[in-house]
Amino acid sequence: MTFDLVSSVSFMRNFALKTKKTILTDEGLIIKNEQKDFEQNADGSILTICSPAPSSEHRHVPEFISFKKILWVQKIDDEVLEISYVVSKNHKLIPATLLTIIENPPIANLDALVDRLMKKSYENSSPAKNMLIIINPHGGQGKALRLFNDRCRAILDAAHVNYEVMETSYHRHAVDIGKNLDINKYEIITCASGDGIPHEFINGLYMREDRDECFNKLIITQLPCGSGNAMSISCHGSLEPSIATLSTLKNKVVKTDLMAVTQGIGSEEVTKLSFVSQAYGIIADCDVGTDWLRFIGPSRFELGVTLKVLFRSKYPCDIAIKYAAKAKHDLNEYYSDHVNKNNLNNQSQKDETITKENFKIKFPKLDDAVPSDWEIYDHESSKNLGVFYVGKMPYVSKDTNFFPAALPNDGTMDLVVMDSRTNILSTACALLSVEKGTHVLRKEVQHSKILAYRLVPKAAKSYISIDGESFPFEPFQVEIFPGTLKTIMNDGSYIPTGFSATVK
Ligand SMILES: Nc1ncnc2c1ncn2[C@@H]1O[C@H](COP(=O)(O)OP(=O)(O)OP(=O)(O)O)[C@@H](O)[C@H]1O
Repeated sequence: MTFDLVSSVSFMRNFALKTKKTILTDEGLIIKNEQKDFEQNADGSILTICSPAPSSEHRHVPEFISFKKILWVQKIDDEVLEISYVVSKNHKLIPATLLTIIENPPIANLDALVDRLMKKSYENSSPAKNMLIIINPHGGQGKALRLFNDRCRAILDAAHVNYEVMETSYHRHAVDIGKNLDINKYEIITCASGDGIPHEFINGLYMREDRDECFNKLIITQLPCGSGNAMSISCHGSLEPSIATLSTLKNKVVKTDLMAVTQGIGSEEVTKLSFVSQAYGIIADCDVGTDWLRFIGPSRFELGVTLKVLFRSKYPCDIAIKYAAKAKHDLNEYYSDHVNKNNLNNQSQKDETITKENFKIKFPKLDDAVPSDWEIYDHESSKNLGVFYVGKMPYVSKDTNFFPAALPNDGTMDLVVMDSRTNILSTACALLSVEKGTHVLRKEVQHSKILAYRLVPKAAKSYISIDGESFPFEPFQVEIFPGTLKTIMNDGSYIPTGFSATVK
């Protein structure tokens, strides 16, 4: 018997393109499973027996496709719709396509039905956006480009996103991209990188005269393709680029606070923006101070912290702080008040325009005395400082829920301080509980909400790390630029950190 490939493929194509009957519900489409068949991929190809055996999830149309997973709906003829959606495969999302006739259309007109299905699929955002993807090809130890091409591109294509890709070709290139970008061309800037590229891009925008318009217009988000991806873990709740891509398309835009970090005096004064954290002491030393140990991978950080704690490394400095809630019980009260208030205020916050006023430095310069309502940190403690870490996003890296009480736009930063004189066992217990975020509950850990601070390093030579980047080892002062960064967050807030459960 001869095997007729052409007629077999043609048979398969007809078989594959057979439409499925579906039933529309409030949550999505129930697929009527009359018989098992094959489906069409997002690129238009058909899965056939000639292809390598597809996985069972991919081969079969699911029983239900929720609106959350639908990327695009279009009319094929007077009866049939084509639905593009994502399916999960090995903890990743991949696009797939289905032809369908909806058995219970709420409206007879198919164009109106398409419109309604698209609105349901994009309840919190708008479809087919104009997007700039900035890829650091060196990010994630050189994996960023491949991750973007393999995990994100097909989803963006299936969702009809109009995107342009720009690869960074030198260190700090993203600063120049931000400085020179035609902001009218894009709605979303997506950094397929670590936290370094959004940090640079945001700072490029900040250097412009029209910074208020830039931050008003552009939404900035991250596809986790680097080694430090705090923005994606905290906002999309995932380190998987395909999941972050879906989140970028579907989730709510939230305005979050930026932190303004000033160094230098007089003509040397420079203010830069920070969106994740500032560190001095053990964390900075092990983050940017162990760059030479990069070859041993992410464990360089853990190794560094262990050694510094064992040797009771201390990082003297002078600190002055303007507190919003200093003690743990004040912070808990502040947190629950704010979470309740924020639920009511989300809509009004969304509509507020970012103006030049939002970017105004409010506090005295570094060579001026600190205001009288700032508190000078106890000298004995600041002489023996171990960890000084200030953050705006809860997860600073995978499994590191360092700032579990961080809130996107409460106008404060979260401060965590540890004293090098704390006994080693307590320090080790505190650091071991960072994954769950319960370190902040321990009595030997200071955890406060702050509005501004000044830190003058007194150590002979060490590091200052801002968003994971090394900054000049000199005094710095930080305050908040409230609600200045538009980004995308799951359910309109940071992912749950477990902190609310600890607040009585
Ligand atoms: N083409 C390039 N050549 C050299 N450096 C680059 C290039 N593109 C970007 N960079 C730099 O790479 C650094 C890290 O970027 P990013 O955060 O995206 O990656 P990452 O994998 O998280 O890196 P890291 O582990 O170094 O923090 C930034 O300082 C950026 O300026």
